[in-house]
Amino acid sequence: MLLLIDAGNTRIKWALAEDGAAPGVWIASGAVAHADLNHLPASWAQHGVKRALVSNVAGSKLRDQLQLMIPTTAISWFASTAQLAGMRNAYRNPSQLGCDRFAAALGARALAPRQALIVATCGTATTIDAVSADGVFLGGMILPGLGLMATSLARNTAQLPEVAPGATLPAGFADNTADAILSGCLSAQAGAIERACALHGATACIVSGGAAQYIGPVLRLPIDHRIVDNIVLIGLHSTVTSSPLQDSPC
Ligand SMILES: Nc1ncnc2c1ncn2[C@@H]1O[C@H](COP(=O)(O)OP(=O)(O)O)[C@@H](O)[C@H]1O
Ligand SMILES: CC(C)(COP(=O)(O)O)[C@@H](O)C(=O)NCCC(=O)O
Ligand SMILES: [K+]
Repeated sequence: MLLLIDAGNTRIKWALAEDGAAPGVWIASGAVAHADLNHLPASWAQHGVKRALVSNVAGSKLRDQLQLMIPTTAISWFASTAQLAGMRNAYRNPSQLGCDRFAAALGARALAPRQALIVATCGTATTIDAVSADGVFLGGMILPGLGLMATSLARNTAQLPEVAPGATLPAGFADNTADAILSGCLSAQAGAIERACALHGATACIVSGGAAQYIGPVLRLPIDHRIVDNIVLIGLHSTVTSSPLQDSPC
């Protein structure tokens, strides 16, 4: 059994895959906030985990905690490299690219091969990256995620409240504070994705991450666009099915 982990700055997402399973075909999966990390070992016990592949962008302390919890010593820490699984990484310093972004790009390409792709991962930060039809990771954008945008307004102003991301956005211009904040933050997120798609001449766009459920429905795009759960885990899984596991620090 293979354990896949996407450790982000807000939550740890994981999935368990049987040997030889196609990318995204999992027998179990879940997500926990950092504060609930201790719940993870119980989810993984009794599954006979033989190896683990981990993307971690949340720092060395979390890496050390995960290392102690993962029920195998065969752990591969995924890293961004100049070339992997048919994708070339055009980041100036390939290892500087967040390994979750590289994994998400690989996942998007596995789901939509030979497309000019935009992959947006809407988590703590929102990352919006471009992959060419011939498999070059071109680079992208990093902006505060939806939750961070809303929280920063509430924390740094006297009169603005914290708004719940799940609230329904009314059509047209907002006539009250909560809707105006929601409209502004969602428009910033969706606008950046739409702008990236136009800049790249994208033929497909994949939106993932904890806030995708709010941002995805707001997008106005003339191309194939879809919300995909756990694109980082799909990308990690795709590297195992197409090439041997890499073992290098993230
Ligand atoms: N149940 C949830 N718990 C935490 N964040 C959530 C949840 N549902 C949606 N979100 C939104 O998703 C974001 C976290 O998404 P996630 O993809 O897990 O981020 P990361 O990869 O940075 O850990 C939060 O900032 C918040 O806006
Ligand atoms: C941009 C990120 C913070 C996103 O992290 P997340 O929101 O998924 O927790 C992460 O990919 C990262 O730390 N990247 C390193 C810098 C870069 O990609 O250029
Ligand atoms: K992200």
